[in-house]
Amino acid sequence: MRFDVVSIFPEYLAPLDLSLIGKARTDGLLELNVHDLRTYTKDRHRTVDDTPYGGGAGMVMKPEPWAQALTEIAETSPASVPERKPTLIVPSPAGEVFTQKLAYELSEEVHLVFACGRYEGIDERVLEWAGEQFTVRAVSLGDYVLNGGEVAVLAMVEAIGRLVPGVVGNPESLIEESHSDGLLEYPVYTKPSSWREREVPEVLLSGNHGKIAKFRREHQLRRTATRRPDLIDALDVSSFSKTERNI
Ligand SMILES: CN1CCCC[C@@H]1Cn1ccc2ccc(-c3n[nH]c(N)c3C#N)cc21
Repeated sequence: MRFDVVSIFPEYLAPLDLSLIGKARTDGLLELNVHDLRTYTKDRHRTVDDTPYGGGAGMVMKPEPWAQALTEIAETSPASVPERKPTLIVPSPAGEVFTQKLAYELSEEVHLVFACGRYEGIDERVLEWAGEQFTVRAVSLGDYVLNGGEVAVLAMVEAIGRLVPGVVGNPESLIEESHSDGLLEYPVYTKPSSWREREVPEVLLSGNHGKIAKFRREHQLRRTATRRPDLIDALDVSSFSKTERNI
């Protein structure tokens, strides 16, 4: 999969050179190109913003640099073929909320492009214009306000990239993690079995895989019911045992 990110702070994306995503890039499983939006300005001050029509505080990102940058990216996109378009993700507090389900959906794409806004946001006409060359989606990291899109892109690229086959060493680890089955993940423990007078649950030392699976499932349900009751309502409980339904 290919990612392209456009930002006025390209150095913000440096953490994607590290760890799992960095290794996947080295191994050729992922491609990541980061573009400085100011490269696409034409004036000597490399201006990317201006005052908002209708008044109000702050500045708005000018449309033309974005059009220049996105056109260049679309022209080299592996997804710019008949019947296909690359997907343009525009991080925004006014977007659809980013979820594990959306991460899986986007991990199937060939080419994802991210437009990192700053200031009060990007001139809305850019998102309308981009619809000719891209499938455009405004996506929010969550219900709080950041100063720009870069932090959201770091999270989204990691969440999506790790789902691409071969990126995570053991694909089984993707199955039991939080949100993969609609539940939060169970508590985990490691050596020593006794630590500051706190013991690892005995069942986990038993070697009885059936009992261990039951323990973990019950703790997933209990943790989800306690911390995220909103997720419980969305579950399909038809596959739950009687015991599980009463947790
Ligand atoms: C503060 N300032 C005036 C109010 C509107 C937002 C603006 C800042 N800002 C500019 C571009 C931009 C992109 C994403 C986000 C963002 N905030 N929260 C999220 N979950 C986000 C995502 N994903 C914030 C952004």
